[in-house]
Amino acid sequence: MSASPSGPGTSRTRSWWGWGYADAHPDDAACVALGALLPGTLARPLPVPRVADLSVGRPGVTPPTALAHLVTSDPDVRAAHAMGRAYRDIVRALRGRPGRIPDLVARPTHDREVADLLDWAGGRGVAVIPFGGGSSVVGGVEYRGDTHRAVLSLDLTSMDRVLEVDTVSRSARIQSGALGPVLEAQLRPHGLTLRHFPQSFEFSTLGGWLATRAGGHYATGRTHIDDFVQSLSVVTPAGTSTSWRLPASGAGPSPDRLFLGSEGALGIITEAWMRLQERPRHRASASVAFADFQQALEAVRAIAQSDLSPANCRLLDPGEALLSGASHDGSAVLVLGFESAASPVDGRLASAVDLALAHGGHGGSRGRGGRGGHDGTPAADGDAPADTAVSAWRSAFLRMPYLRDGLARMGAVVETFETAATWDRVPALIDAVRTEVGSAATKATGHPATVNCRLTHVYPDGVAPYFTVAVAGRPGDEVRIWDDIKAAASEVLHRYRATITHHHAVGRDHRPGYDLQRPAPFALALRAAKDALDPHRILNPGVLID
Ligand SMILES: Cc1cc2nc3c(=O)[nH]c(=O)nc-3n(C[C@H](O)[C@H](O)[C@H](O)COP(=O)(O)OP(=O)(O)OC[C@H]3O[C@@H](n4cnc5c(N)ncnc54)[C@H](O)[C@@H]3O)c2cc1C
Repeated sequence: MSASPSGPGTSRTRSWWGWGYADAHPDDAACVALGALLPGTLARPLPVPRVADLSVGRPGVTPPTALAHLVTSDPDVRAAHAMGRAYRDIVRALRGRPGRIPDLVARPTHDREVADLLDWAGGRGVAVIPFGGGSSVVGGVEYRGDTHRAVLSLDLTSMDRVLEVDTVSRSARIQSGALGPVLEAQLRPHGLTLRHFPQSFEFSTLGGWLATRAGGHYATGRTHIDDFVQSLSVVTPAGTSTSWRLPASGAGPSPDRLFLGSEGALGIITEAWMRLQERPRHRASASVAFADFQQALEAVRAIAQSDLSPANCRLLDPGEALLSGASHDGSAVLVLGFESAASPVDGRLASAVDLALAHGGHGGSRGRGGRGGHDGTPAADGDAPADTAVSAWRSAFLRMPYLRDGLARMGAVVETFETAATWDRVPALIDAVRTEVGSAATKATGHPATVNCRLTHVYPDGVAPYFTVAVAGRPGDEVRIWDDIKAAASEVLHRYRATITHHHAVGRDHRPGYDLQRPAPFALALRAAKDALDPHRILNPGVLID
Protein backbone atom coordinates (compact mmCIF):
# COMPACT_ATOMS: atom_id res chain seq x y z
CA MET A 1 0.00 0.00 0.00
CA SER A 2 1.68 3.25 -1.03
CA ALA A 3 1.73 6.20 1.37
CA SER A 4 0.93 8.88 -1.09
CA PRO A 5 -1.14 7.52 -3.93
CA SER A 6 -0.35 8.52 -7.48
CA GLY A 7 -2.89 10.39 -9.49
CA PRO A 8 -4.91 8.49 -12.07
CA GLY A 9 -2.81 7.62 -15.09
CA THR A 10 0.27 9.31 -13.64
CA SER A 11 3.22 8.49 -11.44
CA ARG A 12 3.05 11.86 -9.68
CA THR A 13 3.02 11.70 -5.87
CA ARG A 14 0.18 13.08 -3.81
CA SER A 15 1.18 15.39 -0.97
CA TRP A 16 0.61 13.80 2.44
CA TRP A 17 -0.15 17.19 4.06
CA GLY A 18 -1.25 19.67 1.38
CA TRP A 19 -3.47 19.92 -1.65
CA GLY A 20 -2.95 17.74 -4.70
CA TYR A 21 0.39 16.74 -6.16
CA ALA A 22 3.58 17.42 -4.21
CA ASP A 23 5.37 18.65 -7.35
CA ALA A 24 2.71 21.30 -8.03
CA HIS A 25 3.21 23.15 -4.75
CA PRO A 26 4.68 26.65 -5.02
CA ASP A 27 8.40 26.59 -4.28
CA ASP A 28 9.98 28.80 -1.59
CA ALA A 29 10.46 31.77 -3.92
CA ALA A 30 6.85 31.56 -5.09
CA CYS A 31 5.70 31.39 -1.45
CA VAL A 32 7.64 34.58 -0.66
CA ALA A 33 6.02 36.31 -3.65
CA LEU A 34 2.59 35.21 -2.40
CA GLY A 35 3.38 36.42 1.13
CA ALA A 36 4.21 39.87 -0.27
CA LEU A 37 0.52 40.25 -1.14
CA LEU A 38 -0.42 40.24 2.57
CA PRO A 39 1.25 42.73 4.92
CA GLY A 40 2.71 41.12 8.06
CA THR A 41 3.46 37.61 6.77
CA LEU A 42 6.78 35.81 7.45
CA ALA A 43 10.02 36.68 5.68
CA ARG A 44 10.68 33.02 4.81
CA PRO A 45 8.25 30.12 4.32
CA LEU A 46 7.77 27.45 6.97
CA PRO A 47 9.53 24.25 5.90
CA VAL A 48 7.60 21.54 4.09
CA PRO A 49 6.57 19.13 6.87
CA ARG A 50 7.94 15.58 7.03
CA VAL A 51 6.27 12.49 8.44
CA ALA A 52 9.64 11.55 9.99
CA ASP A 53 9.29 14.56 12.32
CA LEU A 54 5.90 13.47 13.69
CA SER A 55 5.41 11.19 16.67
CA VAL A 56 3.22 8.63 14.98
CA GLY A 57 3.23 6.01 17.80
CA ARG A 58 2.49 2.31 17.73
CA PRO A 59 -1.01 1.15 16.79
CA GLY A 60 -3.21 0.44 19.81
CA VAL A 61 -4.80 -2.58 18.19
CA THR A 62 -3.86 -5.48 15.87
CA PRO A 63 -6.16 -6.62 13.06
CA PRO A 64 -7.26 -10.28 12.97
CA THR A 65 -5.35 -12.56 10.59
CA ALA A 66 -8.30 -12.83 8.22
CA LEU A 67 -8.30 -9.05 7.63
CA ALA A 68 -4.58 -8.37 8.00
CA HIS A 69 -3.96 -8.23 4.23
CA LEU A 70 -6.33 -5.23 3.96
CA VAL A 71 -4.73 -3.24 6.74
CA THR A 72 -1.49 -1.32 7.21
CA SER A 73 0.16 0.44 10.13
CA ASP A 74 2.79 2.13 7.94
CA PRO A 75 3.48 5.59 9.47
CA ASP A 76 3.47 7.39 6.09
CA VAL A 77 0.09 5.93 5.16
CA ARG A 78 -1.36 6.65 8.60
CA ALA A 79 -0.12 10.28 8.55
CA ALA A 80 -1.67 10.80 5.09
CA HIS A 81 -5.04 9.70 6.56
CA ALA A 82 -4.93 11.84 9.72
CA MET A 83 -6.85 14.82 8.38
CA GLY A 84 -8.55 16.49 5.46
CA ARG A 85 -7.46 19.50 3.40
CA ALA A 86 -8.92 22.56 5.14
CA TYR A 87 -6.60 25.46 5.97
CA ARG A 88 -6.83 24.28 9.60
CA ASP A 89 -5.44 20.88 8.55
CA ILE A 90 -2.64 22.34 6.45
CA VAL A 91 -1.40 24.62 9.20
CA ARG A 92 -1.51 21.86 11.82
CA ALA A 93 0.65 19.71 9.55
CA LEU A 94 3.04 22.63 9.00
CA ARG A 95 3.34 23.04 12.76
CA GLY A 96 3.94 19.30 13.23
CA ARG A 97 0.63 18.80 15.12
CA PRO A 98 -1.75 17.06 12.71
CA GLY A 99 -3.94 15.72 15.55
CA ARG A 100 -4.77 12.08 16.24
CA ILE A 101 -3.12 9.83 13.67
CA PRO A 102 -5.18 6.70 12.94
CA ASP A 103 -3.79 3.47 14.36
CA LEU A 104 -4.52 1.57 11.16
CA VAL A 105 -5.59 2.19 7.59
CA ALA A 106 -7.69 -0.42 5.73
CA ARG A 107 -8.33 -0.59 1.99
CA PRO A 108 -11.19 -3.06 1.39
CA THR A 109 -11.93 -4.20 -2.16
CA HIS A 110 -15.58 -5.26 -1.82
CA ASP A 111 -18.66 -4.98 0.39
CA ARG A 112 -18.03 -8.22 2.30
CA GLU A 113 -14.65 -6.94 3.48
CA VAL A 114 -16.22 -3.64 4.54
CA ALA A 115 -18.82 -5.56 6.59
CA ASP A 116 -16.10 -7.75 8.16
CA LEU A 117 -14.03 -4.72 9.13
CA LEU A 118 -17.09 -3.09 10.75
CA ASP A 119 -17.88 -6.31 12.65
CA TRP A 120 -14.35 -6.51 13.98
CA ALA A 121 -14.19 -2.79 14.91
CA GLY A 122 -17.62 -2.90 16.60
CA GLY A 123 -16.57 -5.79 18.82
CA ARG A 124 -13.42 -3.99 19.95
CA GLY A 125 -14.51 -0.39 20.36
CA VAL A 126 -12.43 0.79 17.40
CA ALA A 127 -13.63 4.03 15.76
CA VAL A 128 -14.04 3.76 11.96
CA ILE A 129 -13.56 6.86 9.85
CA PRO A 130 -14.56 6.42 6.18
CA PHE A 131 -11.99 8.07 3.88
CA GLY A 132 -12.52 8.80 0.18
CA GLY A 133 -10.18 11.40 -1.32
CA GLY A 134 -9.61 12.99 2.10
CA SER A 135 -10.52 16.42 0.68
CA SER A 136 -12.87 17.27 3.55
CA VAL A 137 -12.61 20.92 4.60
CA VAL A 138 -14.70 20.54 7.76
CA GLY A 139 -12.73 18.07 9.90
CA GLY A 140 -14.73 15.16 8.44
CA VAL A 141 -11.97 12.53 8.33
CA GLU A 142 -10.16 13.00 11.63
CA TYR A 143 -10.80 11.58 15.10
CA ARG A 144 -11.16 14.19 17.85
CA GLY A 145 -12.52 11.99 20.67
CA ASP A 146 -10.89 9.92 23.39
CA THR A 147 -13.42 7.19 24.08
CA HIS A 148 -12.34 4.63 21.49
CA ARG A 149 -9.63 2.07 21.94
CA ALA A 150 -8.15 2.78 18.53
CA VAL A 151 -8.95 4.50 15.23
CA LEU A 152 -9.26 2.79 11.85
CA SER A 153 -9.28 4.92 8.70
CA LEU A 154 -11.37 3.04 6.12
CA ASP A 155 -9.99 4.08 2.74
CA LEU A 156 -12.44 3.23 -0.07
CA THR A 157 -10.23 4.05 -3.05
CA SER A 158 -9.54 0.42 -3.94
CA MET A 159 -13.24 0.15 -4.78
CA ASP A 160 -13.11 2.37 -7.86
CA ARG A 161 -14.75 0.51 -10.75
CA VAL A 162 -17.72 1.33 -12.93
CA LEU A 163 -19.41 -2.08 -12.59
CA GLU A 164 -22.29 -1.75 -15.09
CA VAL A 165 -23.47 0.80 -17.62
CA ASP A 166 -27.14 0.81 -18.68
CA THR A 167 -27.08 2.85 -21.88
CA VAL A 168 -30.85 2.42 -22.30
CA SER A 169 -31.66 4.16 -19.02
CA ARG A 170 -28.44 6.21 -19.20
CA SER A 171 -27.14 5.20 -15.79
CA ALA A 172 -24.24 3.32 -14.24
CA ARG A 173 -23.43 1.29 -11.12
CA ILE A 174 -20.26 2.77 -9.71
CA GLN A 175 -18.15 1.84 -6.68
CA SER A 176 -17.86 4.62 -4.16
CA GLY A 177 -14.09 4.90 -4.00
CA ALA A 178 -13.67 6.11 -7.60
CA LEU A 179 -11.91 9.48 -7.78
CA GLY A 180 -13.46 11.94 -10.24
CA PRO A 181 -11.04 11.37 -13.16
CA VAL A 182 -11.08 7.55 -12.63
CA LEU A 183 -14.85 7.51 -12.83
CA GLU A 184 -15.10 9.79 -15.88
CA ALA A 185 -12.39 7.82 -17.72
CA GLN A 186 -14.53 4.66 -17.42
CA LEU A 187 -17.70 6.43 -18.62
CA ARG A 188 -16.06 8.18 -21.60
CA PRO A 189 -15.99 5.13 -23.94
CA HIS A 190 -19.79 5.02 -23.57
CA GLY A 191 -20.09 8.69 -24.62
CA LEU A 192 -21.57 9.44 -21.20
CA THR A 193 -20.62 11.58 -18.22
CA LEU A 194 -21.76 12.01 -14.62
CA ARG A 195 -21.13 15.74 -15.14
CA HIS A 196 -20.40 16.40 -11.48
CA PHE A 197 -17.35 18.60 -11.16
CA PRO A 198 -16.58 20.02 -7.73
CA GLN A 199 -13.40 22.10 -7.54
CA SER A 200 -11.87 19.12 -5.71
CA PHE A 201 -12.87 16.75 -8.60
CA GLU A 202 -9.35 15.41 -9.17
CA PHE A 203 -8.84 14.31 -5.55
CA SER A 204 -12.31 13.40 -4.26
CA THR A 205 -14.49 10.33 -4.70
CA LEU A 206 -18.05 9.44 -5.59
CA GLY A 207 -18.60 8.12 -2.02
CA GLY A 208 -17.25 11.36 -0.53
CA TRP A 209 -19.54 13.41 -2.80
CA LEU A 210 -22.57 11.34 -1.77
CA ALA A 211 -21.67 11.37 1.93
CA THR A 212 -21.27 15.17 1.92
CA ARG A 213 -23.97 16.11 -0.64
CA ALA A 214 -21.32 17.80 -2.74
CA GLY A 215 -22.04 20.69 -5.08
CA GLY A 216 -20.62 20.58 -8.59
CA HIS A 217 -19.41 23.66 -10.36
CA TYR A 218 -22.39 24.25 -12.56
CA ALA A 219 -24.28 27.26 -11.37
CA THR A 220 -27.86 26.26 -12.01
CA GLY A 221 -30.01 23.21 -12.54
CA ARG A 222 -28.69 19.77 -11.64
CA THR A 223 -25.41 20.47 -9.92
CA HIS A 224 -25.74 18.73 -6.56
CA ILE A 225 -24.75 15.07 -6.42
CA ASP A 226 -28.17 14.30 -4.89
CA ASP A 227 -29.77 15.06 -8.27
CA PHE A 228 -27.96 12.17 -9.94
CA VAL A 229 -28.67 9.35 -7.50
CA GLN A 230 -30.82 6.45 -8.66
CA SER A 231 -30.03 4.08 -5.77
CA LEU A 232 -27.44 3.52 -3.04
CA SER A 233 -25.81 0.54 -1.33
CA VAL A 234 -24.70 1.27 2.21
CA VAL A 235 -22.98 -1.21 4.53
CA THR A 236 -23.92 -0.50 8.16
CA PRO A 237 -23.15 -2.44 11.34
CA ALA A 238 -26.86 -3.41 11.29
CA GLY A 239 -26.78 -4.80 7.73
CA THR A 240 -26.60 -3.57 4.13
CA SER A 241 -29.21 -1.16 2.81
CA THR A 242 -29.73 -1.30 -0.97
CA SER A 243 -32.49 0.85 -2.44
CA TRP A 244 -34.29 0.06 -5.69
CA ARG A 245 -33.19 1.70 -8.92
CA LEU A 246 -36.01 4.07 -9.76
CA PRO A 247 -36.28 7.26 -11.83
CA ALA A 248 -38.58 8.67 -9.13
CA SER A 249 -40.68 7.35 -6.29
CA GLY A 250 -43.32 8.64 -3.91
CA ALA A 251 -43.06 5.65 -1.59
CA GLY A 252 -42.62 7.40 1.74
CA PRO A 253 -39.47 9.14 2.93
CA SER A 254 -36.60 8.24 0.61
CA PRO A 255 -34.04 5.74 1.96
CA ASP A 256 -31.39 7.44 -0.19
CA ARG A 257 -32.10 10.76 1.52
CA LEU A 258 -31.21 9.19 4.88
CA PHE A 259 -27.72 8.36 3.67
CA LEU A 260 -27.02 11.34 1.37
CA GLY A 261 -25.10 13.76 3.57
CA SER A 262 -24.69 11.21 6.38
CA GLU A 263 -20.90 11.86 6.38
CA GLY A 264 -19.95 8.33 7.38
CA ALA A 265 -21.92 8.49 10.64
CA LEU A 266 -24.62 6.00 9.59
CA GLY A 267 -22.85 3.60 7.25
CA ILE A 268 -20.31 3.12 4.48
CA ILE A 269 -21.62 3.93 1.01
CA THR A 270 -20.05 1.23 -1.16
CA GLU A 271 -21.74 1.77 -4.53
CA ALA A 272 -24.44 3.74 -6.27
CA TRP A 273 -26.44 3.67 -9.47
CA MET A 274 -25.98 7.16 -10.88
CA ARG A 275 -27.87 9.02 -13.62
CA LEU A 276 -25.62 9.94 -16.55
CA GLN A 277 -25.76 12.42 -19.38
CA GLU A 278 -24.48 12.69 -22.92
CA ARG A 279 -21.27 14.63 -23.22
CA PRO A 280 -21.92 18.26 -24.29
CA ARG A 281 -21.06 19.20 -27.89
CA HIS A 282 -21.98 22.89 -27.88
CA ARG A 283 -20.40 25.41 -25.57
CA ALA A 284 -20.10 29.18 -25.35
CA SER A 285 -18.96 31.60 -22.70
CA ALA A 286 -18.73 35.31 -22.00
CA SER A 287 -17.83 37.73 -19.26
CA VAL A 288 -19.45 41.03 -18.34
CA ALA A 289 -17.89 43.67 -16.04
CA PHE A 290 -19.77 45.74 -13.45
CA ALA A 291 -18.68 48.92 -11.71
CA ASP A 292 -21.32 48.33 -9.05
CA PHE A 293 -21.54 44.99 -7.19
CA GLN A 294 -25.17 45.55 -6.16
CA GLN A 295 -26.15 45.98 -9.81
CA ALA A 296 -24.25 42.82 -10.61
CA LEU A 297 -26.28 40.97 -7.97
CA GLU A 298 -29.46 42.21 -9.64
CA ALA A 299 -28.19 41.00 -13.01
CA VAL A 300 -27.48 37.54 -11.59
CA ARG A 301 -30.96 37.39 -10.04
CA ALA A 302 -32.53 38.35 -13.39
CA ILE A 303 -30.61 35.57 -15.16
CA ALA A 304 -31.41 33.02 -12.42
CA GLN A 305 -35.11 33.88 -12.64
CA SER A 306 -35.17 33.67 -16.45
CA ASP A 307 -35.45 30.32 -18.22
CA LEU A 308 -31.91 30.54 -19.65
CA SER A 309 -30.24 28.05 -17.29
CA PRO A 310 -26.56 28.88 -17.74
CA ALA A 311 -24.12 26.08 -16.86
CA ASN A 312 -21.90 28.69 -15.28
CA CYS A 313 -23.02 31.99 -13.77
CA ARG A 314 -20.28 33.01 -11.40
CA LEU A 315 -20.08 36.53 -10.06
CA LEU A 316 -16.64 37.58 -8.80
CA ASP A 317 -16.46 40.65 -6.56
CA PRO A 318 -13.66 43.13 -7.38
CA GLY A 319 -11.21 41.43 -4.99
CA GLU A 320 -11.84 37.95 -6.47
CA ALA A 321 -11.71 39.33 -10.00
CA LEU A 322 -8.37 41.03 -9.33
CA LEU A 323 -6.83 37.97 -7.68
CA SER A 324 -7.84 35.67 -10.52
CA GLY A 325 -6.77 38.14 -13.21
CA ALA A 326 -10.32 38.42 -14.58
CA SER A 327 -10.22 42.22 -14.13
CA HIS A 328 -7.60 44.81 -13.19
CA ASP A 329 -9.69 47.97 -12.87
CA GLY A 330 -11.71 47.31 -9.72
CA SER A 331 -14.72 45.88 -11.57
CA ALA A 332 -16.76 42.92 -10.49
CA VAL A 333 -16.92 40.27 -13.25
CA LEU A 334 -19.77 37.96 -14.18
CA VAL A 335 -18.57 34.77 -15.88
CA LEU A 336 -21.26 33.11 -17.99
CA GLY A 337 -21.09 29.69 -19.63
CA PHE A 338 -23.60 27.60 -21.56
CA GLU A 339 -23.39 24.04 -22.83
CA SER A 340 -25.62 21.44 -24.43
CA ALA A 341 -25.39 18.00 -25.98
CA ALA A 342 -28.36 18.72 -28.23
CA SER A 343 -28.39 22.23 -29.68
CA PRO A 344 -26.28 25.37 -30.10
CA VAL A 345 -26.23 27.67 -27.09
CA ASP A 346 -25.19 31.01 -28.64
CA GLY A 347 -28.76 32.36 -28.50
CA ARG A 348 -29.09 31.66 -24.80
CA LEU A 349 -25.68 33.20 -24.13
CA ALA A 350 -26.64 36.34 -26.07
CA SER A 351 -29.87 36.68 -24.06
CA ALA A 352 -28.01 36.31 -20.75
CA VAL A 353 -25.41 38.91 -21.79
CA ASP A 354 -28.23 41.28 -22.82
CA LEU A 355 -29.82 40.87 -19.39
CA ALA A 356 -26.48 41.60 -17.72
CA LEU A 357 -25.94 44.73 -19.87
CA ALA A 358 -29.48 45.90 -19.10
CA HIS A 359 -28.57 45.75 -15.41
CA GLY A 360 -25.53 48.02 -15.68
CA GLY A 361 -22.93 45.59 -17.02
CA HIS A 362 -20.40 46.73 -19.59
CA GLY A 363 -17.67 45.52 -21.91
CA GLY A 364 -16.98 41.84 -21.75
CA SER A 365 -16.15 39.47 -24.52
CA ARG A 366 -17.37 36.15 -25.81
CA GLY A 367 -15.77 32.87 -26.74
CA ARG A 368 -16.98 29.62 -28.13
CA GLY A 369 -15.46 26.75 -26.18
CA GLY A 370 -14.44 23.48 -27.75
CA ARG A 371 -13.19 20.78 -25.46
CA GLY A 372 -13.74 22.76 -22.31
CA GLY A 373 -12.70 22.45 -18.72
CA HIS A 374 -14.34 20.12 -16.26
CA ASP A 375 -15.67 23.01 -14.22
CA GLY A 376 -18.14 24.15 -16.85
CA THR A 377 -16.02 26.98 -18.17
CA PRO A 378 -14.93 26.32 -21.72
CA ALA A 379 -11.23 26.37 -22.43
CA ALA A 380 -9.96 28.02 -25.60
CA ASP A 381 -10.00 25.93 -28.76
CA GLY A 382 -8.33 26.49 -32.08
CA ASP A 383 -11.33 28.05 -33.83
CA ALA A 384 -12.61 30.56 -31.37
CA PRO A 385 -10.52 31.68 -28.43
CA ALA A 386 -12.47 31.65 -25.19
CA ASP A 387 -13.07 34.89 -23.37
CA THR A 388 -9.85 35.99 -21.63
CA ALA A 389 -11.50 36.86 -18.30
CA VAL A 390 -13.16 33.43 -18.35
CA SER A 391 -9.83 31.68 -19.04
CA ALA A 392 -8.05 33.72 -16.37
CA TRP A 393 -10.69 32.87 -13.83
CA ARG A 394 -10.67 29.18 -14.74
CA SER A 395 -6.93 28.70 -14.39
CA ALA A 396 -6.86 30.66 -11.10
CA PHE A 397 -9.74 28.51 -9.85
CA LEU A 398 -7.80 25.29 -10.42
CA ARG A 399 -4.55 26.72 -9.02
CA MET A 400 -6.13 28.37 -5.94
CA PRO A 401 -5.82 25.47 -3.45
CA TYR A 402 -2.06 25.22 -4.14
CA LEU A 403 -1.69 28.98 -3.58
CA ARG A 404 -3.60 28.73 -0.31
CA ASP A 405 -1.06 26.19 0.95
CA GLY A 406 1.78 28.50 -0.16
CA LEU A 407 0.21 31.35 1.82
CA ALA A 408 -0.11 29.04 4.84
CA ARG A 409 3.64 28.39 4.63
CA MET A 410 4.11 32.18 4.85
CA GLY A 411 2.17 32.30 8.12
CA ALA A 412 -1.06 33.63 6.60
CA VAL A 413 -4.45 32.54 7.89
CA VAL A 414 -6.81 31.72 5.01
CA GLU A 415 -10.37 30.64 5.60
CA THR A 416 -12.93 29.85 2.90
CA PHE A 417 -16.56 29.29 3.74
CA GLU A 418 -19.79 29.22 1.81
CA THR A 419 -23.48 29.51 2.55
CA ALA A 420 -26.85 30.00 0.85
CA ALA A 421 -29.72 32.38 1.53
CA THR A 422 -32.83 33.66 -0.19
CA TRP A 423 -32.42 36.72 -2.41
CA ASP A 424 -34.20 39.07 0.01
CA ARG A 425 -31.37 38.65 2.55
CA VAL A 426 -28.36 38.35 0.26
CA PRO A 427 -27.09 41.95 -0.07
CA ALA A 428 -27.24 42.58 3.70
CA LEU A 429 -25.70 39.18 4.43
CA ILE A 430 -22.72 39.81 2.13
CA ASP A 431 -22.16 43.27 3.67
CA ALA A 432 -22.34 41.86 7.21
CA VAL A 433 -19.84 39.09 6.43
CA ARG A 434 -17.39 41.53 4.86
CA THR A 435 -17.60 43.96 7.79
CA GLU A 436 -17.91 41.65 10.79
CA VAL A 437 -15.71 38.75 9.72
CA GLY A 438 -13.10 41.19 8.40
CA SER A 439 -13.07 43.00 11.79
CA ALA A 440 -12.86 39.70 13.68
CA ALA A 441 -9.84 38.67 11.57
CA THR A 442 -8.12 42.01 12.14
CA LYS A 443 -8.90 41.92 15.87
CA ALA A 444 -7.47 38.41 16.17
CA THR A 445 -4.24 39.27 14.36
CA GLY A 446 -3.64 43.01 14.44
CA HIS A 447 -3.29 42.93 10.63
CA PRO A 448 -5.56 44.20 7.86
CA ALA A 449 -7.74 41.38 6.48
CA THR A 450 -9.21 40.91 3.02
CA VAL A 451 -12.65 39.35 2.61
CA ASN A 452 -13.52 38.45 -0.97
CA CYS A 453 -16.78 37.00 -2.25
CA ARG A 454 -17.94 35.10 -5.30
CA LEU A 455 -21.33 33.61 -6.08
CA THR A 456 -20.88 29.94 -6.90
CA HIS A 457 -24.44 28.65 -7.36
CA VAL A 458 -27.55 30.63 -8.27
CA TYR A 459 -31.18 29.67 -7.86
CA PRO A 460 -34.41 31.45 -8.75
CA ASP A 461 -35.06 31.98 -5.03
CA GLY A 462 -31.54 32.61 -3.73
CA VAL A 463 -27.84 32.25 -4.11
CA ALA A 464 -24.75 30.60 -2.60
CA PRO A 465 -22.04 33.16 -1.76
CA TYR A 466 -18.49 31.83 -1.15
CA PHE A 467 -16.11 33.91 0.96
CA THR A 468 -12.33 33.90 1.25
CA VAL A 469 -10.74 35.59 4.26
CA ALA A 470 -6.98 36.15 4.20
CA VAL A 471 -4.86 37.81 6.88
CA ALA A 472 -1.31 37.56 8.21
CA GLY A 473 -1.34 35.36 11.31
CA ARG A 474 0.73 35.26 14.48
CA PRO A 475 3.34 32.49 14.31
CA GLY A 476 2.15 29.40 16.18
CA ASP A 477 -1.28 30.89 16.90
CA GLU A 478 -2.89 30.22 13.52
CA VAL A 479 -5.42 27.61 14.66
CA ARG A 480 -6.80 29.83 17.42
CA ILE A 481 -7.08 32.75 14.97
CA TRP A 482 -8.86 30.48 12.49
CA ASP A 483 -11.25 29.39 15.27
CA ASP A 484 -12.07 33.06 16.03
CA ILE A 485 -12.72 33.79 12.36
CA LYS A 486 -14.89 30.67 12.00
CA ALA A 487 -16.89 31.62 15.13
CA ALA A 488 -17.51 35.15 13.80
CA ALA A 489 -18.58 33.79 10.40
CA SER A 490 -20.93 31.21 11.94
CA GLU A 491 -22.53 33.89 14.11
CA VAL A 492 -23.29 36.14 11.12
CA LEU A 493 -24.68 33.24 9.08
CA HIS A 494 -26.93 32.19 11.94
CA ARG A 495 -28.22 35.74 12.46
CA TYR A 496 -29.19 35.97 8.78
CA ARG A 497 -30.69 32.45 8.78
CA ALA A 498 -28.18 31.50 6.11
CA THR A 499 -27.14 27.84 6.09
CA ILE A 500 -23.94 26.85 7.90
CA THR A 501 -22.89 25.11 4.67
CA HIS A 502 -24.14 25.01 1.10
CA HIS A 503 -21.84 22.20 -0.07
CA HIS A 504 -18.80 21.80 2.22
CA ALA A 505 -20.75 19.58 4.70
CA VAL A 506 -20.90 19.68 8.49
CA GLY A 507 -18.04 17.51 9.70
CA ARG A 508 -16.72 18.54 13.10
CA ASP A 509 -16.02 22.20 12.35
CA HIS A 510 -19.63 23.09 11.52
CA ARG A 511 -21.26 21.08 14.30
CA PRO A 512 -22.14 24.10 16.49
CA GLY A 513 -23.81 25.90 13.55
CA TYR A 514 -25.53 22.72 12.34
CA ASP A 515 -26.88 21.94 15.82
CA LEU A 516 -28.49 25.41 15.90
CA GLN A 517 -29.90 25.08 12.38
CA ARG A 518 -31.37 21.58 12.74
CA PRO A 519 -34.98 21.32 14.08
CA ALA A 520 -35.11 19.50 17.46
CA PRO A 521 -37.52 16.71 16.38
CA PHE A 522 -35.27 16.02 13.40
CA ALA A 523 -32.30 15.70 15.77
CA LEU A 524 -34.28 13.11 17.74
CA ALA A 525 -34.96 11.11 14.57
CA LEU A 526 -31.33 11.33 13.47
CA ARG A 527 -30.12 10.16 16.88
CA ALA A 528 -32.54 7.22 16.73
CA ALA A 529 -31.20 6.32 13.28
CA LYS A 530 -27.64 6.46 14.64
CA ASP A 531 -28.63 4.22 17.59
CA ALA A 532 -30.24 1.69 15.26
CA LEU A 533 -27.57 1.54 12.57
CA ASP A 534 -24.44 2.07 14.66
CA PRO A 535 -25.19 0.52 18.07
CA HIS A 536 -21.52 0.45 19.17
CA ARG A 537 -21.03 4.10 18.13
CA ILE A 538 -17.97 3.40 16.04
CA LEU A 539 -18.87 5.26 12.82
CA ASN A 540 -17.16 8.65 12.45
CA PRO A 541 -17.80 9.68 16.08
CA GLY A 542 -18.49 13.40 16.57
CA VAL A 543 -19.82 14.00 13.07
CA LEU A 544 -23.45 15.15 12.61
CA ILE A 545 -24.92 13.74 15.84
CA ASP A 546 -23.73 12.38 19.21
C1 LIG B 1 -9.60 22.66 -2.73
C2 LIG B 1 -10.94 22.08 -2.39
C3 LIG B 1 -12.02 22.36 -3.20
C4 LIG B 1 -13.27 21.85 -2.88
N1 LIG B 1 -14.31 22.11 -3.73
C5 LIG B 1 -15.54 21.59 -3.45
C6 LIG B 1 -16.63 21.82 -4.32
O1 LIG B 1 -16.50 22.46 -5.35
N2 LIG B 1 -17.82 21.29 -4.01
C7 LIG B 1 -17.98 20.54 -2.87
O2 LIG B 1 -19.10 20.07 -2.64
N3 LIG B 1 -16.98 20.33 -2.02
C8 LIG B 1 -15.75 20.81 -2.28
N4 LIG B 1 -14.71 20.56 -1.43
C9 LIG B 1 -14.91 19.73 -0.25
C10 LIG B 1 -14.71 18.21 -0.50
O3 LIG B 1 -13.95 18.02 -1.68
C11 LIG B 1 -16.06 17.53 -0.61
O4 LIG B 1 -16.67 17.50 0.66
C12 LIG B 1 -15.98 16.11 -1.20
O5 LIG B 1 -17.29 15.67 -1.43
C13 LIG B 1 -15.27 15.13 -0.30
O6 LIG B 1 -15.00 13.95 -1.05
P1 LIG B 1 -13.83 12.98 -0.61
O7 LIG B 1 -13.90 11.76 -1.45
O8 LIG B 1 -12.55 13.69 -0.58
O9 LIG B 1 -14.31 12.62 0.86
P2 LIG B 1 -13.49 12.64 2.22
O10 LIG B 1 -12.91 13.97 2.45
O11 LIG B 1 -12.60 11.47 2.27
O12 LIG B 1 -14.70 12.41 3.25
C14 LIG B 1 -15.70 13.40 3.43
C15 LIG B 1 -16.73 12.88 4.43
O13 LIG B 1 -17.46 11.80 3.88
C16 LIG B 1 -17.22 10.59 4.58
N5 LIG B 1 -17.07 9.55 3.56
C17 LIG B 1 -16.17 9.50 2.55
N6 LIG B 1 -16.41 8.42 1.77
C18 LIG B 1 -17.48 7.79 2.31
C19 LIG B 1 -18.21 6.62 1.97
N7 LIG B 1 -17.90 5.89 0.89
N8 LIG B 1 -19.25 6.25 2.75
C20 LIG B 1 -19.59 6.98 3.84
N9 LIG B 1 -18.94 8.10 4.20
C21 LIG B 1 -17.90 8.50 3.44
C22 LIG B 1 -15.98 10.84 5.41
O14 LIG B 1 -15.94 10.07 6.59
C23 LIG B 1 -16.10 12.33 5.70
O15 LIG B 1 -16.98 12.56 6.77
C24 LIG B 1 -13.44 21.06 -1.72
C25 LIG B 1 -12.33 20.77 -0.91
C26 LIG B 1 -11.09 21.28 -1.23
C27 LIG B 1 -9.92 20.95 -0.35
